[in-house]
Amino acid sequence: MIVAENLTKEFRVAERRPGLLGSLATLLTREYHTVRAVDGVSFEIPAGSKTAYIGANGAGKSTTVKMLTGIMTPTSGRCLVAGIEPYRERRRNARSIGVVFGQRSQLWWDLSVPDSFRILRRVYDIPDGVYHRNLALYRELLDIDALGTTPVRQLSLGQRMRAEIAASLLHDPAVVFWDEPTIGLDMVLKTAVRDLVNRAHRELGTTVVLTSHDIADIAAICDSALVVDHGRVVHQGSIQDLLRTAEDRSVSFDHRGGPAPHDALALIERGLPGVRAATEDGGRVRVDYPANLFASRQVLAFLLDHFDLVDCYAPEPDLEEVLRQIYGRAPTPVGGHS
Ligand SMILES: Nc1ncnc2c1ncn2[C@@H]1O[C@H](COP(=O)(O)OP(=O)(O)OP(=O)(O)O)[C@@H](O)[C@H]1O
Repeated sequence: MIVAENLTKEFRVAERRPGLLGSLATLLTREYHTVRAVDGVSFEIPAGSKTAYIGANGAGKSTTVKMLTGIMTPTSGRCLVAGIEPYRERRRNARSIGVVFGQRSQLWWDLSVPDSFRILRRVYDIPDGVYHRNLALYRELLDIDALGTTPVRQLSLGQRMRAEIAASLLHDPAVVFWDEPTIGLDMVLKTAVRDLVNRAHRELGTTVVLTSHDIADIAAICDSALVVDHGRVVHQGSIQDLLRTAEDRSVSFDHRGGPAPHDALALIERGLPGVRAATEDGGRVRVDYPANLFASRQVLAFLLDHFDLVDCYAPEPDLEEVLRQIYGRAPTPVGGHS
């Protein structure tokens, strides 16, 4: 279980003045302002869940993950990962977590990947069986042998990310924090990485906290979501609950006979003021309606009353669109902001 209680992180940032004279003045008279990157967030992530930690650029995700992994100390509030306060017991916490930060490396830059793995094996005291089982898996899914003995600093981004992902799982951690883990990976490797973490979750009960702007990663891996905006939690629940917050719904239908296409659209828009109706290929009609104006059953009842329906399709709301709507709204925090 991961718990955050009123977790806050502030940074003191030096004011910078523009231009050369401004730079000199900055050096002489330092003035500071405070950036509140994480603004009193509270949440609970159950053990064994796969949670997407989502938010717009600058929302405070990486800063939160840095506190959860012990890299940063909160300004106030606290967090616990499996009962440990990470920044107080960094070493103990490190044994039970695996970390991927897209922008930072946990590998040794001058060493090859196999050498880095040998060191990690010692650091984490990984039993032989676990080490060899995991290496076999990385050979199969990540083609890890292809990285050869090249020093990490000379690997391409995608090659390095394969090694970072493998390294984060090598010691069978109870929790993995993955921040943008599929940056630089091609589609085949993205799929392999998703399979790998899903397998760890299925077979070992690994808790997954994924920070990603890649909607496909989120959809393929996560069952729940924690959405932050301006440093605050604005949604916590299942991915399905998140999709239910979509402002718009749509339904498409094929019908027999009835009014001409133009009249059909006018009939719908007149009967259900506020919906938009349009024809699609093959005479199919698409109806888009705001969820706050109409319940789905009202729209379907109207369509059943007025058309001889042959078939009907109601696509799931689009996660990307739902997130766009949340990011565009004024923050309405949930989760105990004080
Ligand atoms: N070391 C730092 N010093 C000053 N400000 C910082 C520091 N680290 C982060 N910030 C600021 O804190 C805010 C949150 O940053 P953070 O990196 O946590 O966001 P994020 O949600 O991970 O963003 P992204 O999706 O772009 O990675 C931003 O306004 C950022 O500029």
